[in-house]
Amino acid sequence: MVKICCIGAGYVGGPTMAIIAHKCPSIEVVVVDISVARINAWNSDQLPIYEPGLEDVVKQCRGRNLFFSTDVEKHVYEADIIFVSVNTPTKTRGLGAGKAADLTYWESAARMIADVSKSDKIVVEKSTVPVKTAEAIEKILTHNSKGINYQILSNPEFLAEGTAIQDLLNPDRVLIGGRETPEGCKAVRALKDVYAHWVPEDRIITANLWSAELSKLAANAFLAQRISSVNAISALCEATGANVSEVAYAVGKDSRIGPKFLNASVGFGGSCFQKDILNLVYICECNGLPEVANYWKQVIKINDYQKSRFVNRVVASMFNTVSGKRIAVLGFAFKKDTGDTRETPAIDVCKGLLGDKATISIYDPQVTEDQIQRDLAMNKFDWDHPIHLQPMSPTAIKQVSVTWDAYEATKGAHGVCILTEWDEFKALDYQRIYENMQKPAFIFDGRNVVDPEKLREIGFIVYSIGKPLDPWLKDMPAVA
Ligand SMILES: NC(=O)C1=CN([C@@H]2O[C@H](COP(=O)(O)OP(=O)(O)OC[C@H]3O[C@@H](n4cnc5c(N)ncnc54)[C@H](O)[C@@H]3O)[C@@H](O)[C@H]2O)C=CC1
Ligand SMILES: O=C(O)[C@H]1O[C@H](OP(=O)(O)OP(=O)(O)OC[C@H]2O[C@@H](n3ccc(=O)[nH]c3=O)[C@H](O)[C@@H]2O)[C@H](O)[C@@H](O)[C@@H]1O
Repeated sequence: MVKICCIGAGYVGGPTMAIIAHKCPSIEVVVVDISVARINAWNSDQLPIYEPGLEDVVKQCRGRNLFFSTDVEKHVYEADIIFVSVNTPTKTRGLGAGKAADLTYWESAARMIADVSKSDKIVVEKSTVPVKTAEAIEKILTHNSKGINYQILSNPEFLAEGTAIQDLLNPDRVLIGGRETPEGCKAVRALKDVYAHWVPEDRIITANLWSAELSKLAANAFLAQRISSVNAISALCEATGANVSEVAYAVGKDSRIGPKFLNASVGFGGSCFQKDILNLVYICECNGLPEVANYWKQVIKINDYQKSRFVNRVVASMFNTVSGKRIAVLGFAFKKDTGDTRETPAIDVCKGLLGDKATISIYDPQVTEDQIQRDLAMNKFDWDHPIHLQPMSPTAIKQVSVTWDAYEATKGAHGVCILTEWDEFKALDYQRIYENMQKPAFIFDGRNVVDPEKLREIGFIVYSIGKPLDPWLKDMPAVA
């Protein structure tokens, strides 16, 4: 029986290994982690991450050929194939701080593999890493290899949160990079055989190690660039009376451009787009390519601009101050169908409003009060370290309250900000919300989920990203 061990039981390691176990009954899969709480949760009825469809798959396989354990060394020792899916956060100190990837967790995993292994291993980079990481890992593993043969493969993950199970079951492609040696090719074939249990052969593509590593960073940069492009156009739409949804539809009808990923928003969030672009920028700078670095930096600058533009709209519309005003925030996760808040635009928007002394009441169907308080108190980039190593803030921000009900959150509010596109926000009783709010009642839709005309009929003053402006807002220009 082939044995797989995955180091890192997070958003990638957990779902990816669950699907491998589900599709490959002949393979034993063990997911290990240094976080005891995380492993306990994987072994309980309350999984540590919310992902549609995940619970069913885990329940089918757990205890059969899928296991979760904190005994990292034992399972690494026994495995034939080791996936490494640990955090690769942005460095906050020292050389490359604010841009370069922090490979501390990767390096410690590699050193542990080297220490405990007694048989040949295929080590798979599942985390997103800088180009050439495989070379560094190879050096760590082979420095004192005691005759053990290690093959390093790059097998980046392209799943998106909220749709992870579908993405894993039916991927656009699986990418495997390896050394172009006989041993390298053999290792690539072994990993191909795993995916071939359910992925059509023509969707499993192979490449050299550096192409595979770079393709992941490039794919995320291209995706984020589309959002910054449409968000940049959204600002121009507001200035000219064009409607960004109509523009995106017309642009996306060109088959060379395509319709996906053109939704204007308050800004992209999530654990990877910003981190991976910063990483790409750093690699370009290190390779003497400042023009290329500046090109990609602009994707992040537009994203920051979009978030501050939104805050400025809120404040400017409400007579240039939100001091002492109550603002309801609907949605805190970085996108719908996930409880993940890493790098969510809601953090920047809330911090901006708090900076102007607002009182905020928040509702998100999947995010707890504890998580929101941690997020608002945390320093930039700290969110991307293992949970038990993140600094805890001793005090909660008292101007922020969190409820489990959208009507409760909006009661008595002067304005409502929609920051995540949860489907349930489309079906809320806005008449009821209006009646319980202060007047004039404002809605700022950062995800274009509500119909502005219908809400205006109720009496709301409505701002929707990239849509023709409410007459009220036209007279109150917001400077970004
Ligand atoms: N979240 C996503 O949708 C995607 C993430 N990625 C990449 O995958 C990697 C992991 O991301 P996530 O799963 O989101 O992170 P995560 O934070 O959810 O999971 C990482 C896990 O690794 C554990 N860990 C860290 N060091 C360890 C060690 N030395 N030994 C054992 N366990 C260790 C942590 O405790 C944590 O549970 C990152 O490089 C990320 O860029 C790639 C594609 C999608
Ligand atoms: O490397 C990663 O971590 C992953 O990053 C993204 O996945 P994810 O961040 O989970 O979610 P996305 O659906 O890409 O959304 C990212 C952000 O962009 C925003 N977005 C997305 C699409 C769009 O049209 N407009 C828009 O503002 C979302 O609301 C969200 O805040 C990529 O889509 C995955 O392919 C990749 O594997």
